[in-house]
Amino acid sequence: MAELLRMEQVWAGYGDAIILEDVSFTLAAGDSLALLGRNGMGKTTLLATLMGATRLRRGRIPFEGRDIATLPSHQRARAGLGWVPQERDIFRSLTVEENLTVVARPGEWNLARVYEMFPRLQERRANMGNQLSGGEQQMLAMGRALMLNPKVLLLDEPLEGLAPIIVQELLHIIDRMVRSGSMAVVLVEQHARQILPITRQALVLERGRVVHAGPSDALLRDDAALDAWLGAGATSESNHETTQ
Ligand SMILES: Nc1ncnc2c1ncn2[C@@H]1O[C@H](COP(=O)(O)OP(=O)(O)OP(=O)(O)O)[C@@H](O)[C@H]1O
Repeated sequence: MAELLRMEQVWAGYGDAIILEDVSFTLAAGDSLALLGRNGMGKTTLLATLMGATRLRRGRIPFEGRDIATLPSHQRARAGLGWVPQERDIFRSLTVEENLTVVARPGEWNLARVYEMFPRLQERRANMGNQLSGGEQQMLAMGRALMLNPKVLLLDEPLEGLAPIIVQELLHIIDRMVRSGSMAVVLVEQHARQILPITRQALVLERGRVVHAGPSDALLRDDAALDAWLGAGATSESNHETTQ
């Protein structure tokens, strides 16, 4: 597979604090990566560093052969990095459809395809952002990112706080997105067992360092490794809080 994005010996953090230490990984076009680790281990910081929202101390981030490590966030977005942050930042005073169309960029993902992927959004097309359930907000945040037609989609804990039935629906959708091969996906999650089956490779962070990198299917079968690095959360199937 052709390389699309790489982190090369990256050290980064906030202010004087260094959170990521010597992090490297490679992502091919259409590839999928599960980014795993317990609370506070640096997963969000890694996504933020890809987007240019942290202080980079050392390292390179080649994207399609060009080092983007010093580019401002908006230029990285324009170059093809799409970020769906944990806070699901949707426009609450716009309708679902306006939320989607306001960010649209040309490409294979358009309104029809997003609605086909998320039938619930089509049903709610005239609802305002602030009238959506948590699961629908997450779908809208993902739909918006798709409308940007990114080359890499960064999803930060998209399953967090959602009812088990919505988690299953979203996992199915993410699986379809990954299989479509139209973009590479980096998926941050604490509940490893739910996303290892739908990703190709996995990276485990512990205190800002990579402690494991390898194929997702092998890690899924390795209970001892999952226990050691991810603890109880990794082995339970449905310990998401339900706020629906
Ligand atoms: N804006 C910030 N300023 C300073 N420190 C931060 C900031 N954001 C995160 N940190 C610190 O960086 C470390 C890693 O946090 P990060 O959010 O990347 O972890 P995480 O693995 O994504 O955890 P979670 O699953 O809780 O989101 C933590 O010690 C956290 O306190």
